[in-house]
Amino acid sequence: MQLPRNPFKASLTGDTRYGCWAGFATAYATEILATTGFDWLLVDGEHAPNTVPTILAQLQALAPYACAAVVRAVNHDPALIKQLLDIGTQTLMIPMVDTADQAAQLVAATRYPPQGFRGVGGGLTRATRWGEVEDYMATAHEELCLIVQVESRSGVDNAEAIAATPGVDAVFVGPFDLSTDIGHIGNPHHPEVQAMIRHTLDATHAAGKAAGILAPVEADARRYADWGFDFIAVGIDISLLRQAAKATVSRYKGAE
Ligand SMILES: O=C(O)C(=O)C[C@H](O)[C@@H](O)CO
Repeated sequence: MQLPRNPFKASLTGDTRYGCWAGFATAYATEILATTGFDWLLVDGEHAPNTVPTILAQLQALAPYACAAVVRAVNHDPALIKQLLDIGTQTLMIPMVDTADQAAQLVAATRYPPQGFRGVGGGLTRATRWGEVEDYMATAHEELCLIVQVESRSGVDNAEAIAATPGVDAVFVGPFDLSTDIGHIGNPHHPEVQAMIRHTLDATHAAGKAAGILAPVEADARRYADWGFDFIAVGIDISLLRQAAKATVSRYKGAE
């Protein structure tokens, strides 16, 4: 069989792609989200209680739908990256990337020798469809999409070099970590943070790469779309459930 295509990678330039955080760490909830019309979902292995098996189950749940899976790892560990790729992750997001050297190491973790140092799982892995995909090792990188997160002052200072790193497909701004790192705790609206977000967007586009951001507040998402962000997470499933549940209960019991 042919290597599965990565429609998310193919769609990175063009109209803004709208996504949602998937934080319940269950395939059932993620599958429900996949039926709602979002272009992509972030299966969050950084802050949601996910493990490699729960991420695998969510990839399998998403497979039949026209809703792309973006998998976020908890850290830069090449062993974890290897497992996430082996279960069939094609779009991988890595948090807290501060330098071009780190970005280059992450690229290398996703590539087989001699371009990198990814270990060979071969017929053991879902990525190769247990050995059925022709030329997997020679072609896998073509359908892999590596997104690095810029979410610190150092990351913004190095945004040009990070974005320009060969093999980095996109840069995703983490507005909450960025604002907190520079002393405006949890306040992405501070003008200094907004300027850094815009700088990162411009640096990413100057390198010919796509830029994404999390914006659960609608006014922010619309502003970022106007600025030219290519993919925006406009919701967080856990917040959406809480908002809907609180609104429902308050209609009967009054706001508490
Ligand atoms: O810094 C950010 O913003 C992000 O990277 C997203 C958060 O990690 C996400 O968990 C929302 O709280």
